[in-house]
Amino acid sequence: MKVLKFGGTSVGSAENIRRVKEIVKSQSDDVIVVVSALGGITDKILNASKMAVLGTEYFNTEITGIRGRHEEVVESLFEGEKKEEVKDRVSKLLDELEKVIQGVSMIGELTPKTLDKIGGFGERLSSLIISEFIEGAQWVDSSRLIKTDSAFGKAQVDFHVTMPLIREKFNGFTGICVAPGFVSSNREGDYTTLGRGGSDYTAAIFAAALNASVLEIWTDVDGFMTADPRVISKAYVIKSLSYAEAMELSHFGAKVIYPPTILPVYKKGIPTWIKNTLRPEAEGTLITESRKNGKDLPIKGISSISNITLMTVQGLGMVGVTGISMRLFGALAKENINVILISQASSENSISVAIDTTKAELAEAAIRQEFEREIAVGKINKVEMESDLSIVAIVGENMKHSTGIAGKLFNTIGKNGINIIAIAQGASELNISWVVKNSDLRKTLNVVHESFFLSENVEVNVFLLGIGLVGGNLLNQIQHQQEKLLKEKHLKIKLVGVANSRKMLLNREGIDIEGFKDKLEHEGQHSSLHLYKQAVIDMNIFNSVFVDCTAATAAADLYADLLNANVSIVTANKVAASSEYENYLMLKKIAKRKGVKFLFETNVGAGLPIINTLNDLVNAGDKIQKIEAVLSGTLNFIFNTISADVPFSQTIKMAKEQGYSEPDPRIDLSGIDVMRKLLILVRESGYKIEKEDVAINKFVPDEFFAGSMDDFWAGIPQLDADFEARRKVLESQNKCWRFVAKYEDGRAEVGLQEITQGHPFFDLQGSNNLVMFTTERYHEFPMIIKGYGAGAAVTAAGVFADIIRVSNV
Ligand SMILES: NC(=O)C1=CN([C@@H]2O[C@H](COP(=O)(O)OP(=O)(O)OC[C@H]3O[C@@H](n4cnc5c(N)ncnc54)[C@H](OP(=O)(O)O)[C@@H]3O)[C@@H](O)[C@H]2O)C=CC1
Ligand SMILES: N[C@@H](CC=O)C(=O)O
Repeated sequence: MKVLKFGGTSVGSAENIRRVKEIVKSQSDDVIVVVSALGGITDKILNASKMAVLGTEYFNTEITGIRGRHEEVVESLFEGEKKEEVKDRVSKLLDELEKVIQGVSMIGELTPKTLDKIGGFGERLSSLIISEFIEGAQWVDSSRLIKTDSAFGKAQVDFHVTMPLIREKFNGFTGICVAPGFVSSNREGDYTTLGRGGSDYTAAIFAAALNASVLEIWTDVDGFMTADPRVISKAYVIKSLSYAEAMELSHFGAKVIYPPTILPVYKKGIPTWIKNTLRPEAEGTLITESRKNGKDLPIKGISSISNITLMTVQGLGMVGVTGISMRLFGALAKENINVILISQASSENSISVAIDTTKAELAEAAIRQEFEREIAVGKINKVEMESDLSIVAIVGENMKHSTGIAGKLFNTIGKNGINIIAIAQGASELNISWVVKNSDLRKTLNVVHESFFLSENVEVNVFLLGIGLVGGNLLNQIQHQQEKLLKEKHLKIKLVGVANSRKMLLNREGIDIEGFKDKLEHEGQHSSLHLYKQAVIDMNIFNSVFVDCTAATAAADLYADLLNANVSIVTANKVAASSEYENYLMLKKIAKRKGVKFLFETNVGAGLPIINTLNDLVNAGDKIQKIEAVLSGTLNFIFNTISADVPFSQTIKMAKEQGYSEPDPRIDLSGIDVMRKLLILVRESGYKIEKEDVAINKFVPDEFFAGSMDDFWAGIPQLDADFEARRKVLESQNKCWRFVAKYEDGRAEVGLQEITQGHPFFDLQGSNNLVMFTTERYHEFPMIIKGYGAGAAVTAAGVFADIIRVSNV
């Protein structure tokens, strides 16, 4: 004997009922088929009743709709005389329903008892239609077999009476039988119901009573998922669960199965399948006694319940006093308030319970009344209610005796800036539950899913600011490399925000990089740095990284807030790392404290691995004694390009066109860019230094930087003749110009130098950079890093590498 249960969607249309028939007919065993009401019908029936009691005539419209849905299904499923016969029986049942609802309207009263009588009509109707549609099937009225107490709305089954009744009814039964789910009756024979979702429970009761070989719950999903797929796109079907795991997951919001369903099948050890009526070929989830976990993962699934309230009762007068908990839970039980989670510190100074928010007021009143005396004398000084919270739970029998699960869990959550408000773990180690704000729920589910399962891929969510030369190149590189990274490194780089100085575009599901400029222009909303920063923080996405590809000081001012919100920073913008030493240090400290990254490798030498190398040297205990470097791609290009044919002013334009210069090339020409870079290198070497400590020997007089950009371009050719005269002399001496940065013994300076042949700087081509680190270990022969030191593509590649570094893959 098998018991199959089909849910509302599975029987929601004529087409689906045909599928149900196919599934039932394909069984080789005798079958009991338990059905829910046609999808949405119970809600409509209850709504009609509520409308009726309120005295609005709208209930007639609802009844007409209910009638129409059933007639339509009958019309499509049956033919000829059979059709008329089924129509007639369905119509009579609907007339009965209509009469009861009209009665409610007339007397203006809707008692729980009446509601239970009305509520079961959907199942009675659907089971009637389906039993007629499956040739040879009998109809059995579950409401006469499942006996309950008189707690209308959510009656408790009296198993002592129910089990023999079912066995007696099915004694010697063969073939197919169709029964309504959800409905039951009390001793007096009045209709009761088993709670919303109760049809699963009906089926489990039948299965247990008859020692069925299997219970199959046919629904509209492929099985239990590792998490809610509407939140976690990477959630997947769990192949097998133990009864306990299924119970925990369903209690904690996984709406695949009605939680009470598990107990009857668990007691009898009946294997229970969750299957998809719309995709019968999908494997589904098998629930059995077995604790074997297919993949041997410690956790099977993540579940959550939102909109809960945490009630905390606190007071020194509670410490060591027996009976406080009993009174607290007793007071809640008296009001029929379900406690979802309990947390008590061993000091016994406070106890927190999570309850449904709709019961919060009632719970507070009950507790204040129960502890009136203790509150009056100050033994209890706080009854605090905190709402807009969610409970998240990880579930898995393999957690038992596995070390490090809680550590990993809370570390991951903390790193993502999610505050844990309360925690509960039973000694069974089957479930760890914790409370977070509703607003942190999505992020919590994502980080936990990613770190424990479950997800094969690590996801990094990029918010880009600045889509000029570097930012634009970066997006192109990501677009071309995305697939390879996913395939080979299991790293998914997702662009979730992009902005320039005017507009921003945000999408937590990801922005297609193709045509991003047009999209930003046409679909983007008006933006400012503040708005963009706030949006990044408010979106509260896990593994977020803010990528700054501007040169704006105001952009660097956002970093502290972003890091504090657990958003990593990757920046090509040199302003922050070369700002006041205290600010630079503070940003590093926040990043460390928050467990996020603050990376700026491209600030010196563009894509060259200079800062990382320096960090490696210092971390390994080396001491930087001297830095000598050519750090400006623009200036090196200028001094390599200037000639009798190409005047000084022309070389500046060329450097800009080639993407070497800063957005404002005066920053390069004034030596400020190189000063910033030297400052950063010295700081990363472990020394405290401020801008004022760096001597700058300028080679372009200050007056050329004073006016507007147009003034600059108009004025700069005045220097061409002088530069050409000096260049000729230099050439005749077999020397060249290099703009050199140097740090030694606490002295830092940048300036133009004449370099003679044989010096490592002499042969430095094009826009190349060269850095020499003289250290305790690299003493006689300094460490040299050399290569392209500017250019959009290499810089973007350096930024890209930093983004990948954030992911730790
Ligand atoms: N080129 C190179 O070789 C290297 C460059 N860098 C650094 O990379 C950064 C970017 O340079 P590059 O790509 O050449 O610059 P671009 O001028 O080409 O692009 C700058 C981008 O930043 C945006 N932007 C500017 N100001 C703001 C603001 N206040 N708010 C929001 N967005 C703003 C611009 O938007 P809009 O168009 O709307 O103004 C534009 O999209 C600079 O900090 C530079 O120092 C670092 C190493 C090497
Ligand atoms: N403008 C800079 C770009 C890299 O930082 C340079 O020319 O080096």
